Amino acid sequence: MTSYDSSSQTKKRINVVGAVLVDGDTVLAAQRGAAMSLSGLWEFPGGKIEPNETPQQALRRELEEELLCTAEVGDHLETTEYEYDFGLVILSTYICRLVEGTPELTEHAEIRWVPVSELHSLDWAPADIPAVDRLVREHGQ
Ligand SMILES: Nc1nc2c([nH]c(=O)n2[C@H]2C[C@H](O)[C@@H](COP(=O)(O)OP(=O)(O)OP(=O)(O)O)O2)c(=O)[nH]1
Repeated sequence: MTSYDSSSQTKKRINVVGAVLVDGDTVLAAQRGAAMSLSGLWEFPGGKIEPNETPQQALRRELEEELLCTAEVGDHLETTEYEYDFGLVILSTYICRLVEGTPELTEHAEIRWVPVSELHSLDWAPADIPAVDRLVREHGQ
């Protein structure tokens, strides 16, 4: 019988999209709630891509569900992979802008507009760090 170890080759692959919602020089950060995995860590709102969805469709759906608002999805920022104990998260982030509504708290512990230059003050989910680093490097002056 073949046995499998827990290396990234055998881990569940989880395709996730995150919205870098921009308003002026601030970005919306969301803190994961107590009932969520990675509880207490900060992330970009979004979630898992469902079968037959494009990343853009998944992002618009997640923002409607999670923040009760409508956004337009713009440029791709980063795609990063991070191996958590529950699986390999492949996170793609996109620059987004609100077109209707104001983000409302539903399932997160907190949402906050944060100046790009202060993004490093939050405790981000590990998969998000490359995107955060890039935002601060390119837009945090
Ligand atoms: N939405 C989102 N998820 C992220 C980010 N960074 C990161 O590691 N993740 C992880 C957390 C989750 O394991 C997964 C996204 O799933 P999800 O947003 O649908 O979370 P969920 O509450 O349904 O997940 P779960 O607690 O049921 O495992 O990707 C991020 O910036 N945004």
